[in-house]
Amino acid sequence: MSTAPHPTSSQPATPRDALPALLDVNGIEVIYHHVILVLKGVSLRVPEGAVVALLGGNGAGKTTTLRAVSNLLAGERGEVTKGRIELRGERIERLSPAELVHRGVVQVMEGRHCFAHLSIEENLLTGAYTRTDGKAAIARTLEKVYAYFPRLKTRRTSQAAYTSGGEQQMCAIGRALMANPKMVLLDEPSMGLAPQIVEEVFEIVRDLNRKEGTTFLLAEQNTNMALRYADYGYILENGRVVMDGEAQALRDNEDVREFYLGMGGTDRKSFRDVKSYKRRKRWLA
Ligand SMILES: Nc1ncnc2c1ncn2[C@@H]1O[C@H](COP(=O)(O)OP(=O)(O)OP(=O)(O)O)[C@@H](O)[C@H]1O
Repeated sequence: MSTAPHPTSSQPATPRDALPALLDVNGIEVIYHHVILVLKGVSLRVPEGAVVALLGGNGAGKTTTLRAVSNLLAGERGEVTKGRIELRGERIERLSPAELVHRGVVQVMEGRHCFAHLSIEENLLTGAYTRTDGKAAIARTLEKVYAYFPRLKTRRTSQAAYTSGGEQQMCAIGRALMANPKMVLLDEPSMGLAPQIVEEVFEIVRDLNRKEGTTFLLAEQNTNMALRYADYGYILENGRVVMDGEAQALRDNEDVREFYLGMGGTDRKSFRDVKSYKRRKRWLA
């Protein structure tokens, strides 16, 4: 976890473009199995210390974008065929996932992926395996993780398989934090969780961001929740960014309200209908 100072809400806001980019994704194209074109020129920018949401429905390309950043595409027979991805100005497309962890980028994959037969604490400790700063430093991080996730401390000796979905999601995030990341790529943290637990998880993300300065890029279908906690959002449709903006502006946007927040537009129930398609075309124009 970074200890970099982080602006508080009492300080005047710095314009987003003036903040240094931690991550810059520029016009990437991703193809699976040499033929399936999934990302068609995605660009996004994550300033240091921000919480940025990647939004969109099923199959929009959110997970693929995160995989491209953390270099986990090869295992899926996917590759970045165009564009560039930079971390603090350094090209990272050819780095291995382990090298990215060393540079402070860790992904929490969709579906949590805890080691079912290990205890919560053993799961957390696996997240520290790349660290070389010694047992005492790792123990301090573990205590910090427990301070953010008191539920995990209570369940530290429980086998992960017998913990709740919410606890497993917390365990997956806690395990990522054990690597002392600068940036966490969080894939669909709300998936399959009760609303109250989703809220609890997002509150912890906000706390980590504010107190530790950890940067988050989170892929989420739960637009309402994500836009309550993110600073900025990108909406993906069919492998393209169709809209981006400050979270508040997106929450107030008529199209986002209608198609992603389920408010208003009574005659148009889905972004798949004809009128929305025209509107999408306008976004893409
Ligand atoms: N390993 C793969 N091989 C081939 N196609 C894939 C692979 N992974 C994803 N895709 C395809 O890429 C597209 C984008 O998928 P992706 O998982 O990135 O979307 P998503 O926005 O994260 O959706 P979801 O919220 O459903 O996970 C989909 O059409 C999907 O079928």
